[in-house]
Amino acid sequence: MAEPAQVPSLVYLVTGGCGFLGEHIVRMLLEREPRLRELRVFDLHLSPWLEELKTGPVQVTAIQGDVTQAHEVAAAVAGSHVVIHTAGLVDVFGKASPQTIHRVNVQGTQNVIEACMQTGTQFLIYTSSMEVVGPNVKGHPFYRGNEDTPYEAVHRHPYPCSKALAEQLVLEANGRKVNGGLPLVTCALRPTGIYGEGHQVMRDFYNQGLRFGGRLFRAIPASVEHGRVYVGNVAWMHVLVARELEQRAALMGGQVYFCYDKSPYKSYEDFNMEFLGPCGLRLIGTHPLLPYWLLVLLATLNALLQWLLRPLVLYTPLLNPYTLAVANTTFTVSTNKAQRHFGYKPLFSWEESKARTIQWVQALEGSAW
Ligand SMILES: NC(=O)c1ccc[n+]([C@@H]2O[C@H](COP(=O)([O-])OP(=O)(O)OC[C@H]3O[C@@H](n4cnc5c(N)ncnc54)[C@H](O)[C@@H]3O)[C@@H](O)[C@H]2O)c1
Ligand SMILES: C[C@@H](CO)CCC[C@@H](C)[C@H]1CC[C@H]2[C@@H]3[C@H](O)C=C4C[C@@H](O)CC[C@]4(C)[C@H]3CC[C@]12C
Repeated sequence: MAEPAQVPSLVYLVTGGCGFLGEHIVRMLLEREPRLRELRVFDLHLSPWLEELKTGPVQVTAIQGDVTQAHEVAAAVAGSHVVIHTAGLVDVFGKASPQTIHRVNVQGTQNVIEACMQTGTQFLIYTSSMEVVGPNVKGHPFYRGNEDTPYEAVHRHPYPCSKALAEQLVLEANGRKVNGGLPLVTCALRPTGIYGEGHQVMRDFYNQGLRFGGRLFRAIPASVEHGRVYVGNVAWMHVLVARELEQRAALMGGQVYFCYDKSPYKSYEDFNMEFLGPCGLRLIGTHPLLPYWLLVLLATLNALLQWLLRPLVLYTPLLNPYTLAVANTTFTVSTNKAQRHFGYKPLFSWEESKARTIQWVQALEGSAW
């Protein structure tokens, strides 16, 4: 990659750039990467807001494409200095088949790696996930763990399996020669549960609360901690890694980094209420209102219904055996590896992250505000 030049000269590609995280990465790059000459946004579904970004000094190139199509990926990658690969199927609700999840998340990532090798792009940042680690199928808690904490990562669900395989491909590709003979430098970022403006699951919880007269009913013990991270800080970490990866290739190449900030450790439901409470919703119950065995039965019935209804309609409730198990297993990280390796510090405080998310929820359609 060219030396930091006075004149903007770099070309970045963001796959999945129209998604929840992708949009924040795209906007953050335009705001905070002065070396950018061109920003390519590659996505299966291009968003209308891209048009408003084309009026700035950086050339924003919208590319409608599919990461499962190697030739489309290669065309998008050719000539780029950095690829941020965040495209993927984030599906734990049974919307896509296991085969489709694998095809997009694993084969799609392989296509991105091969495109970098073929076209000579040296720097690849992959958006991995906490789920590469856990929670595992045995429900073992991961309490304030870090990148080196021993943990038995055992997965059966297609989504975490696909993220683990894709991350492994990316890390193994580090150091391979790209076209032109220089080494490929890769690293993987592992966000925990991301929240913030545009988070569809938060929107689903809010709508569920509105349907029940402003009430949500506790299903998860308050003692089960889930690590969450604000989308703006995840985007910032991607921008920082992309900036530092060349200068610190020996240290950062082939590494994984959890994404973290000062968001408090709380149960998934209690954390959501930090935003939904100020927007008029109430969480009923200080303890789960239903016994766990009944929740398991309801989740299983949801899975059965999904299977029975599939020929007619896609039934994808929040509650299924996998989401119940994940929600009921403590998974929190406590690390400073990103700070030690490339000087990461959260760009947004907890207070700012909370205020921005509340403001977004309040602006949602049908908001109680
Ligand atoms: N949301 C979270 O809590 C979270 C946490 C950790 C990691 N991640 C990871 O972050 C990344 C982005 O997640 P998100 O929450 O923004 O999801 P998202 O669904 O909002 O965004 C994914 C984007 O990828 C695009 N995409 C999907 N299939 C594609 C294909 N075949 N070709 C090209 N583009 C395709 C989608 O159109 C979408 O714009 C994913 O890789 C996900 O695994 C998300
Ligand atoms: C029992 C239910 C009724 O209250 C609660 C269901 C909550 C679940 C829908 C969510 C609990 C944990 C979430 C996951 C976690 O935040 C991390 C993830 C990793 C990321 O890569 C993708 C999203 C997710 C799997 C996220 C999905 C939603 C939960 C399972």
